[in-house]
Amino acid sequence: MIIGVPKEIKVHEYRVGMTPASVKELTSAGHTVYIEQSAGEGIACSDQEYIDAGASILKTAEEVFAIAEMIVKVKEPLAVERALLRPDQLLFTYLHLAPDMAQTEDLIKSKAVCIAYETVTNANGGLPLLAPMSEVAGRMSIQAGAACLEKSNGGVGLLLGGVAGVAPAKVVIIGGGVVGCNAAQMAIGLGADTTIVDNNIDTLRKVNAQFGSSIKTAYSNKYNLASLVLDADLVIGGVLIPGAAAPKLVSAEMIKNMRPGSAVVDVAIDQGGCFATSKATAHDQPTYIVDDVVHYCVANMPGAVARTSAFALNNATLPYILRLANLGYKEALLADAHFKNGLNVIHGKVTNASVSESLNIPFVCPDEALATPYTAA
Ligand SMILES: NC(=O)C1=CN([C@@H]2O[C@H](COP(=O)(O)OP(=O)(O)OC[C@H]3O[C@@H](n4cnc5c(N)ncnc54)[C@H](O)[C@@H]3O)[C@@H](O)[C@H]2O)C=CC1
Ligand SMILES: CC(=O)C(=O)O
Ligand SMILES: [Mg+2]
Repeated sequence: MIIGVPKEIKVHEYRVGMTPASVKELTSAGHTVYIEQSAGEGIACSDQEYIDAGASILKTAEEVFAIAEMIVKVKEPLAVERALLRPDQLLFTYLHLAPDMAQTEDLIKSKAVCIAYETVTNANGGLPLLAPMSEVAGRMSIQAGAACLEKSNGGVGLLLGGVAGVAPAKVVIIGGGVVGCNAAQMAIGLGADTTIVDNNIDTLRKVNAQFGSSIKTAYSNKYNLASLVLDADLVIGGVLIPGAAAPKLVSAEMIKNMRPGSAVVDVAIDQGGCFATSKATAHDQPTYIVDDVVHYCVANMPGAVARTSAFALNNATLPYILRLANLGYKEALLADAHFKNGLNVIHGKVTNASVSESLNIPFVCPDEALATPYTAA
């Protein structure tokens, strides 16, 4: 198969879809890989390293999209990239379609085959291609939140861990999954007073077993959320209903009633965010203030630690990229129901039930869509 990796163009997005090590695996298996010039610059991998791994370098994204049968990326394609997609071309990347009508409409129009990392599942009920970036973003959320609490950034002027004789800050983490547990690990490590809130009791049991007496847990309901958020210095939003828009668990009223100078970090912003006052920001201007509460809502947090993130992402995505390249998308997806859950849009049809419901677009069963041979209209 011919595989193309364009340079990411989202603001301050430095990750890249494939590392030289991944390229080497694909070229060793007989595939052809084209990399856009300097695509690996942001993770300190030179064009020469890609060439040594067997790739060829192309000057522009247009050339990469034109030649490749499969495009491997990190972030959702922006409008200029969507315009380059061809019917039946395979796109493998994060998409986060539920809160994004414009992107979904363009992908439908493109008639491309669009597989989203974040909706691929595994037998343990996990999201294997989201997990590595959730680990990174969860850990970063505490660094970001700590900075938001600093005076010069609009915060009240609190050190998360306090010092002898001064109480630590109160951190409330909504969602006890991968983001939540990684955030908790950092918050506890810094000495913060840390609580995880989740609506799954088994998840709360696991959190309890993992962190013992260094964490408090609470069941997620309106009553508990209202009292915990009001008393928090820093709230991390890390909830997920796979594929769907994030539930707005914290209302504008609750934000208004928080103490001035407190902070919220909405990691779930890529699915639309779980605070009513959230709007997506980028790394060049990551925060804004609503009712004296500092908001950090960067939708591609791992992009800031691009080298760690690109390597972690490739560790997870490479086996799937290889299967798509070796078998073609039809056989690869039909052979694995969990991989098939990644299929969001194919030949103009939406095949993810949550995306279809969130955007009110008709749903087509993936098996039916895959069984229909593609013919150019
Ligand atoms: N902004 C960024 O750069 C990044 C954002 N993310 C996003 O972070 C979010 C969380 O991802 P993961 O931790 O991997 O998901 P996960 O599936 O591991 O955890 C989500 C947790 O939310 C809980 N949850 C669902 N509804 C809830 C409710 N009403 N109240 C409390 N808890 C609830 C679930 O029970 C689950 O434990 C996702 O939207 C993901 O896309 C992930 C990586 C990077
Ligand atoms: C998960 C995601 O959206 C990211 O890593 O940017
Ligand atoms: Mg207030």
